[in-house]
Amino acid sequence: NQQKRRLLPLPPGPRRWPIVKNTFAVPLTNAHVHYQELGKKFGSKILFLEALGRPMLIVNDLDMARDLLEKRSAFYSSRPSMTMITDIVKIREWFSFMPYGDYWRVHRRMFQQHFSEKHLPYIEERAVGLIRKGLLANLLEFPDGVTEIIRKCVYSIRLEPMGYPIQRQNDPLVNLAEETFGVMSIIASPGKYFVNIVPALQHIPDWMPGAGFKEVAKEVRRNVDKLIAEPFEATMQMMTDGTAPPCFVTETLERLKSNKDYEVQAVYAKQTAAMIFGAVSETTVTGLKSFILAMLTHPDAMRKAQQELDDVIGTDRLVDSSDIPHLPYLSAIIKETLRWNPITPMCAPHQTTEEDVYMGYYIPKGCIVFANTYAILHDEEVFPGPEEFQPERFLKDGKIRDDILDPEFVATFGFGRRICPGARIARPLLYLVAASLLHLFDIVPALDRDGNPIKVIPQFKQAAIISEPLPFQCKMIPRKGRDVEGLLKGYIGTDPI
Ligand code: HEM
Repeated sequence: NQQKRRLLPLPPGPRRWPIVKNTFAVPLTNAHVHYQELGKKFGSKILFLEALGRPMLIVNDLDMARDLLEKRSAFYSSRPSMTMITDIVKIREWFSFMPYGDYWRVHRRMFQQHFSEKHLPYIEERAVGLIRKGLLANLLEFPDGVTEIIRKCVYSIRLEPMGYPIQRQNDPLVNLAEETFGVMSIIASPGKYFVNIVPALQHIPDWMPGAGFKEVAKEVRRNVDKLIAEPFEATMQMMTDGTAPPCFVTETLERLKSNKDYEVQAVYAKQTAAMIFGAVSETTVTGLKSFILAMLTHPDAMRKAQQELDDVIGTDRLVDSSDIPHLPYLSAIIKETLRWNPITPMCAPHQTTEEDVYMGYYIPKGCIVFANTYAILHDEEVFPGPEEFQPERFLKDGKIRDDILDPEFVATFGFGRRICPGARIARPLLYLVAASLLHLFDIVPALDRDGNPIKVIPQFKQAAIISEPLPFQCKMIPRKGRDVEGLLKGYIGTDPI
């Protein structure tokens, strides 16, 4: 049977070149667009490539991605090693990079227990507080710095599971987290370091030209160790002193305390806590940056959302999480933002742990599988004019359509057993930040030296992992007809958030 399988053809894809073995079939940037076009060229939504001996499957279609990554998730749920991250910086503590198996499972379960439906209202309530103090109040003071302030606020929200008190501005740990995870998302991209494409380079001596990546790796490792240890130890100390607020760490350790293997579980809890605030903050920040860019360049959509917010909330109180279900136009904007610029356009790589046969094609064991989220959410047949930002495509008679693919729940957060376990918190966070911003502020163009508005054309970094808007300038102006300072009065100050 096995022999018969191996005689089957591989899925369509570029011809293999005997010497370079398709090294150059793997583009360093904009891979999602490249593979969408390659799919059209081969007339196939599933493509097979081999780059330096690593088999790779690209899936440009939603149903196929579900068939493989969901229905066959028992053997499509591992992760490949990513040389710089897993072998050189040696990040083995975070389950997002772990191969499929029990070690991954125990970490993921711990994470999911905290982000369960039961805890969600508490997490949202804390997020509302952090948004008011860390985002809205800071914007009053620094109207030009919205993207930076958002980044700091999101990082603060991520540190929250530690129960760690966060300074409103310049918190040293938030700064360190921001710097370290920013660098990590760069070093994980194939394009930045050649060693990600030619893993054998990791063995070159430190003194050799081109070995600079090793220094970067050492620095990242030092910072990661600090980020894992410091907030956790601070929380443990607060627990001893009886001053720790309820948080992931206290709640998990409390639940585990009668376990026989408590010591081991406590190490897992420490690693999982660092995972929560760490690895994925850039995704949420990027989603919010895309939202701001979309509002800046589509003022009509912004005004409609503001009108809806005024109708539902009025002008004399702040946005609350209970308002969110009553904002269909804002919901359409969030969905369109996630579709317009998919945050992780190639999802995250899965890896097969068994060989398989799909649609008559042979899929080898150890094959790296990329679901092309961009191709799925930019499919012209489902979303005509896919490059246009059109929230209305999700609406019918003022309500959200239920007959169209919903990027909030499909593809954006991945597939199967590896699907983003943070989506439950990421979604309300996007809504709460977006609604809070538009309710109080107009997002308008910044002015140049001569006082003319700076025109912004939406463009995105040609990244391989996260698709981030290119830097742009804008200004947040308190909206007319409401006392923004008065509404935020109780949240302005210098105490930790
Ligand atoms: C808009 C924001 C976010 C987006 C677009 C996003 C997207 C993704 C995607 C595409 C994956 C890979 C899924 C797969 O392999 O099929 C992933 C994994 C993951 N995400 Fe998110 N994510 C976001 C926010 C978050 C947040 C806020 C958290 C934590 C609180 C989080 C935690 C994780 C973890 C731990 C994994 C690894 C799961 C595993 O390997 O088992 N994410 N995310």
